[in-house]
Amino acid sequence: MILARPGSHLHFQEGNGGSGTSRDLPKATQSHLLSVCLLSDPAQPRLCQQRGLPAALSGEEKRIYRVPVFTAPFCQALLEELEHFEESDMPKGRPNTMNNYGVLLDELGLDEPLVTPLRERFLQPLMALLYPDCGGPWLDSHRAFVVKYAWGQDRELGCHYDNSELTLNVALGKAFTGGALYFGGLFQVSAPHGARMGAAYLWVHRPEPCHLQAPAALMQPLEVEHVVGQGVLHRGGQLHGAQALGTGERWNLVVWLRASAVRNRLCPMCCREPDLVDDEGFGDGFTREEPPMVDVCALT
Ligand SMILES: O=C(O)CCC(=O)C(=O)O
Ligand SMILES: [Fe+2]
Repeated sequence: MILARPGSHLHFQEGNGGSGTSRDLPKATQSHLLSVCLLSDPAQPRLCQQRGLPAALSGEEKRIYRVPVFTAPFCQALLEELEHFEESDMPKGRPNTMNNYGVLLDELGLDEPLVTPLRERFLQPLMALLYPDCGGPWLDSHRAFVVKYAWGQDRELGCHYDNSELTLNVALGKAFTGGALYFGGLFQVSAPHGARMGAAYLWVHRPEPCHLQAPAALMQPLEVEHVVGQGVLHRGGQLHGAQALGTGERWNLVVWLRASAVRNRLCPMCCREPDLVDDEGFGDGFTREEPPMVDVCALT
């Protein structure tokens, strides 16, 4: 699936469980590839659940899942690449308004070769099955970044919701203690127009992810430990944060997955129909929807 070549070019390589490339992968990853193939088949959802992938981390209401994503050698190679980039004098932006340390995958040049195929070939079928009501079937862009926690840098992350319809968070390493993720309830009240597809979110006007002061929805948080190479899937509106790092360094790849079909109607950050300005790349995941074409000839 994903291979790191010496020389540190990282890319996504499609595998189908029967191709030559999959011979090099550890067994667990091969069976995972097969499972993902099954998950992408809408006729087979029950079979997939019987096979136990991905593992639900919570009861039905939180809908948080764990899923294997990268092999340990790939995580190691990616970490090395991230550190080279960090040490370089290349221009660097912050991953988001909450994290001060980390890397934007776009700036590293890994958005197109790694994250887009990961979204299109791996996450899309899985998310369509797990979150059909939250944009899962319509994911069409992302913002991907690595967050880094270390002593003297960021150590924890306050409770927030993401600027995403759905989120993948993969632990890359290194060795560390603490830093577990915690999840509360869904950030939701009624949407202003009641026209939103999927979950509705709290009515606030904030352009970026919002830190919250100990909301009641966090009374009984679900704690999720990191497992290197494994990803946690959750809805963007699921309140969450990261506990303080104890020792070591923690690096996680976070992919905010976006579905323009959902957010064009109701921005998940401000709960309004968004006012759009043109941007480069994926921007914030919105698209301009052209009015439907009318065939004038057909009217005459
Ligand atoms: O620290 C983490 O792994 C969580 C990061 C996160 O929730 C985010 O960046 O949206
Ligand atoms: Fe987050």
